[in-house]
Amino acid sequence: MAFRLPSQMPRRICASKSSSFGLSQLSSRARGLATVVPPVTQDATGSKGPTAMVFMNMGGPQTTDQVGDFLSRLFSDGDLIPLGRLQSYIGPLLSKRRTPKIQKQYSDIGGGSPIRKWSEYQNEEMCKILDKISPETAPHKPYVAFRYANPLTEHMYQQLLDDGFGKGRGGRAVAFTQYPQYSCSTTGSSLNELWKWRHRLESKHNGGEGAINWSVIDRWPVHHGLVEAFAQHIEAKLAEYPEERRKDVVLLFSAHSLPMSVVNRGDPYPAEVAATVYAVMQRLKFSNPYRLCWQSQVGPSAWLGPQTSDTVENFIKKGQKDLVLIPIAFTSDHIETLYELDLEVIGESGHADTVKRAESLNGSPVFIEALADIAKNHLASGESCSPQMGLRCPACTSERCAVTKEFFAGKQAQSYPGDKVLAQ
Ligand SMILES: C=CC1=C(C)c2cc3[nH]c(cc4nc(cc5[nH]c(cc1n2)c(C)c5CCC(=O)O)C(CCC(=O)O)=C4C)c(C)c3C=C
Ligand code: FES
Ligand SMILES: [Fe+2]
Repeated sequence: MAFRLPSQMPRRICASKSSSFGLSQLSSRARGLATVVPPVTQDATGSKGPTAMVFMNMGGPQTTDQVGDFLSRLFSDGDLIPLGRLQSYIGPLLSKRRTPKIQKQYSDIGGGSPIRKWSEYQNEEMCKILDKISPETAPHKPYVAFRYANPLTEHMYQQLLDDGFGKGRGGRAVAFTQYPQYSCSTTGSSLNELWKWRHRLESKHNGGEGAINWSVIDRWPVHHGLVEAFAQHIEAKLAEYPEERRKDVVLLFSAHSLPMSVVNRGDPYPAEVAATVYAVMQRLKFSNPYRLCWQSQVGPSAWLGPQTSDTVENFIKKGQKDLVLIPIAFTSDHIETLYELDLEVIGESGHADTVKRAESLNGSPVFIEALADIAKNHLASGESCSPQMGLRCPACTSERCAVTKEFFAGKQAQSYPGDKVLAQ
């Protein structure tokens, strides 16, 4: 398939076009583009809202009873774990085998993942700030769309339609990824899922067009507010060490790893994670020595290293026992922080008094202000997504990625591939 360079793509949302033309006056190509144009009708206060702010993330089981369903959806996701045509057979087998182990881990961290609680809180608080700093797009309504747990993407989409965002000329919705760094296995998968449900619930019944005007915040790895929030949590943790040892504490940034097959496909995530780390270190004026390591690898294939657990072990063997772990690719707590880092890596290090972890961003007001700033800038920019969104990984062969990226990068898929591609 011919690929158009991002610079050639009509990424910019052009409000004046849709205000001076009726939709029927636009060419079919431009009608496609109109799916990412925000509605321009203003109320008496000058607001173009309401605007739906949709937080996308993977989600997690809220109780141990939900672990089976969570893993079953996760292992069925060909964007995360590609098993080809055997996906629907092998996926459930793998998830079933893994369920008891993971149930035990969730049980050990209090019975479930706190990701839903934090996502709903962060979004509600962000929307309150946005109503003040972006009155022209108010009111902002918070929605959460998880990939593998409730509220699932399809439930969120149905809720948007029930709330009237699909009526008439449609309302504006922003898909805001809660992964600061873009990976095709995380944000890419969530966007593919969003595109699928848009097709099934909206555009399939409407000649390929949906009324909801979507735009995407697809990555924000070096936003100054994100960097500031991380830096403050690191400084708070460093302050717990005696002053004479503080500057020699090693900062260990830890991110979820990727299989090497995904890295070699050209996934943007490793570079974006490294960018966040460097920006945080710049903000800290390189006060301490640091390394980036990678955690949570699953299965026997090769994954990006060094592994966080090995790194801690090796530093301790070398006599470096003052270590601060910083989860740099998650914005709230879940088993990777509460179980793997706290209970396994730190708990089993034999030095739980000197190996510590920086708090996750969770309810940090600085972080929530950052989310609002990112959203405000996006809403004001007229961009439907970042310039990076249109570019597929050099070794990508997924038709799902092709149609999703074409749609969200501002050029709606000309011919709808329909359920064949969606079922891939
Ligand atoms: C930036 C975050 C994440 C990336 C990148 C990522 C890639 C990735 N993950 C798997 C497989 C699994 N991940 C699992 C849990 C899990 N993963 C992330 C984040 C990223 N994953 C989080 C936050 C969680 C925990 C959710 C929670 O507790 O709320 C699991 C399930 C747990 C387990 O069985 O160990 C699997 C499996 C792959 C294969 C992958 C890259 C391709
Ligand atoms: S895997 Fe990266 S664009 Fe398809
Ligand atoms: Fe994962």
